[in-house]
Amino acid sequence: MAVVRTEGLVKTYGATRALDDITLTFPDGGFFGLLGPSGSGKTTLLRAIAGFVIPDSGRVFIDDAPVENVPVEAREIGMVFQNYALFPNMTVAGNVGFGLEVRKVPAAERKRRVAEVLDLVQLGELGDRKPHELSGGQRQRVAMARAIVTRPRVLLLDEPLSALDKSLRVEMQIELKRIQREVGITTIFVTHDQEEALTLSDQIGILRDGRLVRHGPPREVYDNPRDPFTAQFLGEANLFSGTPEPGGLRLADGTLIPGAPTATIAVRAEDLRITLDEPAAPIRLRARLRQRIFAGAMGTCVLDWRGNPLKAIGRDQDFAGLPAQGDVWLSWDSADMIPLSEG
Ligand SMILES: Nc1ncnc2c1ncn2[C@@H]1O[C@H](COP(=O)(O)OP(=O)(O)OP(=O)(O)O)[C@@H](O)[C@H]1O
Repeated sequence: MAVVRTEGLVKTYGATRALDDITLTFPDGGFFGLLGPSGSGKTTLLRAIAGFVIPDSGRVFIDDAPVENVPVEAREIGMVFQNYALFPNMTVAGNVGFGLEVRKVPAAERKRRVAEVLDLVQLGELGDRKPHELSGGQRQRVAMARAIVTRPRVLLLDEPLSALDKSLRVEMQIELKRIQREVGITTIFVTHDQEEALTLSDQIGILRDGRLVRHGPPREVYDNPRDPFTAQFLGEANLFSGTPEPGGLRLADGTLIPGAPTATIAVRAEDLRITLDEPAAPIRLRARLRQRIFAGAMGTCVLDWRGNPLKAIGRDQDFAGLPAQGDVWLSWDSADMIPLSEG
C-alpha cells in the first residue's frame, strides 16, 4: 500500500495541454476513480504515474519519495489496461506467474503465489487453460491476477472493463471491488462510465481539458457539484439561469423561482415532477413534453423549456397519464435546487 501524490503535473503535446497543473493525492489503500470526457487527460495522468509519460514539469511521489528517477519496472506498480494482452501460448498460470519468473522468484514460491492469486480471482480451477479457452470476464480476471501477483504498491486500471458486455461488466465491477478490498491496494481507476466510477470509488476526480475540476467522495461531488460542468457531467442535471431578485430567481420568460439560492441552479432529472394539471407547488414551469422513452425499470421524459432541452427520469408509473407529447407542468421542491457557482 502507498500514497500516490502528484504536484503541479503538466504535459503538453504541441498546443494540447494533456495535463494542466494536476495536484492530487490518491489515498493509501483507497479506490480512486478518474472521470472525464474523451481527451481530458485521464490516460495521460495514469501513464505519468506509471512512468510511461515524462511530464514537462511537476512531480509524482509514491509514499513521499519522488519517482522521476525510478524506471517504470522499479516503481512497483501493477497495471491493467483496456487491451490487456495475455501471452496466447502460455497457460493461465504461466501468464500470471511470468512477472514472478522475471523477478527470479523461486519456483516453489512462484507456484504458491500463483495459486493464491488465482483463488482470489476465482480462477483456481483454470490454471492450465490457454487464454483462448476463456471467456472475456475470465481473461479480465487473469489480467487482474497478473497485475497483483507481484504485490505492487499501486494498481493502475485503465478502462479494464470496457470490452465486456453490460451484465458481465456489472458482475466484474463487484468482483473488482471485492478483490481491491481484500488486497487493500491503492488503486487508481480510469473510466468514462460515471455509474461505474460512482459504484466503485471511495473518491472520484473529474478532469476537463487536462485540469482537475473537482475531487472528493462520490456522494459529496454528486450532491454538491458546485459548477455547471460537474453537475451535467455527473448524472443528469437541468440548469436554470436568471436574475436574482429579493423574491427569488427571475427567469427569462418572467417566471419567478422562489427560494433559488444562486443565479444558476441545477435540478436533477430524478427530482423534476411532470403533471398535466397545474400543480399547487410554489415552483412550477410550463414546458413541452417531446418524447417519452421506456427503458425498463426507469424511463426518461425529454422536455423543452423555451428552447432549452430538459430531462426527467422516473419510474414508468410516475409518468403514467402523460401523453406521448404535449404541454405539461414541471415542478420541484425547493430543497432539490442545487446552487451553482457560474452561469
Ligand atoms: N502521444 C500523444 N501525442 C499527441 N497527443 C497526445 C498523445 N497522448 C495524448 N494526447 C492528447 O492529449 C489529450 C489527453 O489525452 P488522454 O488520452 O490522456 O485523454 P483521455 O481522457 O484518456 O481520453 P479517452 O477517454 O478518449 O481515452 C488528448 O487531446 C490527446 O489527443
